[in-house]
Amino acid sequence: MTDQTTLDREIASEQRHLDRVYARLAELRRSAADAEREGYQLARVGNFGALVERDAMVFHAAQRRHVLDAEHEGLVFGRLDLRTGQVLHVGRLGVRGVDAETLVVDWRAPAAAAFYQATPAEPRGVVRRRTIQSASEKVTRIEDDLLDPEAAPPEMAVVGDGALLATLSRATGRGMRDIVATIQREQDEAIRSPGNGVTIVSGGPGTGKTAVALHRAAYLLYSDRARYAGGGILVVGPSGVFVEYIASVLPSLGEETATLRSLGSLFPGLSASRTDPPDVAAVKGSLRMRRVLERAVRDAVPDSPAELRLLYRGELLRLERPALDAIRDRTLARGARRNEVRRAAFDAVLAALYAQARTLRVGRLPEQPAFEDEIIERPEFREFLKAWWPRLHPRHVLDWLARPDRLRRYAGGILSSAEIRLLGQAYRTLATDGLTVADIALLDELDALLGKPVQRARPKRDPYQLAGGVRELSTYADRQRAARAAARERPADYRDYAHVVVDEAQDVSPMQWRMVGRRGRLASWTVVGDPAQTAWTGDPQELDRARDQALGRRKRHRYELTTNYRNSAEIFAVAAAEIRRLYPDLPLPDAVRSTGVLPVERVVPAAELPAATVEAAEALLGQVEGTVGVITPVPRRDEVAGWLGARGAGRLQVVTSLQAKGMEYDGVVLVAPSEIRADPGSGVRTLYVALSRATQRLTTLDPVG
Ligand SMILES: Nc1ncnc2c1ncn2[C@@H]1O[C@H](COP(=O)(O)OP(=O)(O)OP(=O)(O)O)[C@@H](O)[C@H]1O
Repeated sequence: MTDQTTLDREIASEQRHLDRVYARLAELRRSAADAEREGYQLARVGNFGALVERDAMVFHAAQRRHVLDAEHEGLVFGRLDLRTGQVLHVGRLGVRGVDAETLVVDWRAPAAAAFYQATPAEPRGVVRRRTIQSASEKVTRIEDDLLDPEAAPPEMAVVGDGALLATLSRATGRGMRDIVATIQREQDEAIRSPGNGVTIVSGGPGTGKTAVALHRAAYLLYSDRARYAGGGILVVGPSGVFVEYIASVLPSLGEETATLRSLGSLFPGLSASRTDPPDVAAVKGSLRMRRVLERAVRDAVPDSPAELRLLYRGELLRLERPALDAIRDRTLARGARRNEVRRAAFDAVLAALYAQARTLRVGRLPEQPAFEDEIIERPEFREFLKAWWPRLHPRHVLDWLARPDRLRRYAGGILSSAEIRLLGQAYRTLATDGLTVADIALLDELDALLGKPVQRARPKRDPYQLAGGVRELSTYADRQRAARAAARERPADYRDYAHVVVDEAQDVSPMQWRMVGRRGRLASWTVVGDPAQTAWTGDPQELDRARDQALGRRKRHRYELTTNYRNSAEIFAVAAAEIRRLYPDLPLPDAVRSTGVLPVERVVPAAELPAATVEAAEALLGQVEGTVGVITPVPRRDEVAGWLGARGAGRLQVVTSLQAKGMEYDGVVLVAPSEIRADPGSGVRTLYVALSRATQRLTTLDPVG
């Protein structure tokens, strides 16, 4: 126990430092405004020297503005007292004083690494580590860890009982929080993993994989901004609900340039949130679908003209279906992409017509080029071409799979007849129900197979190039601005990301790995996931193959996280018992926080399930401060949402067991867990995910009868 006087004294001492930091920020704010004004005046002088000087001034002004614009709240959150007697304050950004002395070290700087990595067993020169909480420029709380008692001077105070537990007990908000003040050592090692190659982070539920992935993105942007902000960082998550949940973490760390996408929204202009049942998802996600789609893109367009008939100088020129099919097959030989070879197909038709005209000895037949010019002008010929070889959007070809005869032709000998039946049933309602998440990867594949219509190439714009063509500016501030502009200006189907982060990687199907891989051919990668949570029921080896292909031969750096920070120990015990049914020996993380509150497991008559769900949700809304998630089997979501109506005023969310991936709530009502478990392929693993979403309270409601 720390006595109040010591605590007050220590808080007052930190407050003095905080006051200095914020006073310095206010000063910087004033001088930034002045410098910018002067900078622009210099620019009016217009000679080269003045421009260089302006460059320097605007650089400083913008750099300061960057500091000032970034998260003001909780700016300083840590302090290290080193063996050498030196004191370092760690914060969201680096701040220097008037004499260039360090007031705050950026959390991503090498000097700050000890804040996260020092332990009593390996103190790394740190005697005391202090975590500082503040609100509106006032220190509210401090928590110390004494790491090297022998080196501590007698007057050194140690207060609080650990920042981590204090943080973990806070209520969950709608969005995920950054964990910058309490990153743990094993997490920090993964965050600071080398920028090259592939960093693979695995660990059980709640071990901070998502948090690590996002802080790593912020770390990379800090360590090599030109590369990562310029090329871009893509963060891929499983669902729209999840992407919304994590969207605020990077901005809270002062980083706005990363692109966040769900697997259902990676294809430009389309978006899907509906999920397929696991057996259908296994077919749509299999690499064999590539071969099915290859056949589809070579097929004739439905209802395309059966023949071409043209009256030319009194003779009927005629190409019948077999001739047209032969031209199509020839044009599409050797991997030619349909939308890119339209011109070649048209030329082949014209050549065939000319050959026929010669055979028929058409009178006064001109040379071939003149003949072709004449035919091309004919409206009926143009109509024919449009109908026979239209420019195809991937969606057109996907729709062809909804025709049973076509599906059988494309998939015969590649998929089993049971799989073809499944796919046929799934696509029967494509027109009315719309796309599913798994379809998006198929559309991306079709896009690659069809190719883009040939267009005149436009030269790429260099984001650092000024309007006048001079590559003049290369300061930090300009690069920062240029990177933001580049992020805004990236085309919708941008693919040259410098880094790709894949979260919940265990649920990325082989076909989805191909889609994600296309966006990171030049990238380094961070891949985080937990195989025990996968909903994938297809061939596991195929999955490994597809992932390895997407990640290429880049060097792998592997990290394992072992502590569950989300669930209370009582809740995780229930989830752990579930996964043990399937994997009795699976190493599971330790849940560090015990609340003494046991999960409630209720069995209710089916007819009472709606009332019981409403009652349980209302009870949890009263018991926890933060969010409540109601997790349902996939087919029940809308029904359950109907029972709950508008309850919860923004604190309550109804999600399916698949949408619950990666999510976190203070309280969870899990509806009909046995129905989730009943899926023979991935039921237990999906239920394990659902059971491990709650931080404080869990109620399961199983209907009977
Ligand atoms: N070092 C930490 N300090 C404070 N909170 C932490 C820390 N590490 C993780 N957390 C919190 O624990 C919770 C779980 O983290 P996260 O969602 O990143 O885990 P995960 O491994 O991705 O989980 P899952 O696999 O179950 O989706 C989050 O609320 C996160 O903020």
